[in-house]
Amino acid sequence: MSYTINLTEGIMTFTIDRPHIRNAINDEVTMGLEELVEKAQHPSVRAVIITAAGKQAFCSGGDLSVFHALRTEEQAYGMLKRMSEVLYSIKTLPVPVVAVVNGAAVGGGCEIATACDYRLVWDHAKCGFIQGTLAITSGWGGGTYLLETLQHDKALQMLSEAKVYTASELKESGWASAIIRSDQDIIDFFKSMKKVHPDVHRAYKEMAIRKWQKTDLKERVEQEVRRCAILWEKDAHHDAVDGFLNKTKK
Ligand SMILES: CC[C@H](C(=O)O)C(=O)SCCNC(=O)CCNC(=O)[C@H](O)C(C)(C)COP(=O)(O)OP(=O)(O)OC[C@H]1O[C@@H](n2cnc3c(N)ncnc32)[C@H](O)[C@@H]1OP(=O)(O)O
Repeated sequence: MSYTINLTEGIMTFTIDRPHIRNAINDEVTMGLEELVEKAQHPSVRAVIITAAGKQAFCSGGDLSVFHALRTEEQAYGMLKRMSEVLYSIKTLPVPVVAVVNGAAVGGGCEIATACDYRLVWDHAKCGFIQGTLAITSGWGGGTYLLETLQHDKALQMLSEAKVYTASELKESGWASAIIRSDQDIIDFFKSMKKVHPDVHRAYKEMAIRKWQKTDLKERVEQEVRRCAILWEKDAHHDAVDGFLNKTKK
């Protein structure tokens, strides 16, 4: 399996398990995230963690060896729409969602982490919205969520520069909730969370979800998906993906 889902002491952990391909997202992982959304509705779940196997990557975005077969706007829209719906469901889970960024989070990987409420970033991890290097925008909702999360100029810079940032830069910009230097740092984060009754955390998530519903977050994500699909069809995108795939074959 390309992922695991575990529940321990009320905390449900989803782990992407494709380290050989830097935990890139394929159809199986997408189905796993859909399964996570369903299982996380159980009342015994007080928080969700999304992380990945290994130390090299949290997630390198869409699996280009698979998704490069998507050539047209319509074909791209289908994949982008499905993942955008998964990430919106993750973002609006009724409990806190924590990305434990165990390594590089780039492209769609950065979008997944940005859909979470908190981002605990290991000090060696580098993250960035590198979609621009492939002549597309974010397309799973991550750009919309970043503009919700960061100060406007920081968000626009992170999206349009299409580069990777160090953990300390990510903490400075406000994207990283905390920098992780040991497993104890993660334990301490959840120890602090557990000092407050789960119902309080649920109540505050309800407040955030109400705000997102009132500000048409879902519709803003849909516009992002459609815009990305338009760019996906263009030669500039396909040429950039071919360049990446040929580079790694050398
Ligand atoms: C809307 C979201 C959008 C989408 O696709 O839907 C995107 O996510 S666009 C962005 C797509 N992702 C990328 O462009 C990232 C590509 N990967 C990298 O930049 C690097 O692999 C990195 C920084 C994640 C890790 O670098 P490192 O040097 O540690 O590893 P390698 O580059 O040598 O990669 C090892 C191995 O994995 C393959 N690989 C890595 N990422 C992907 C990917 N996203 N899709 C397919 N394959 C990937 C890479 O080709 C290497 O394969 P190998 O056969 O071992 O040469």
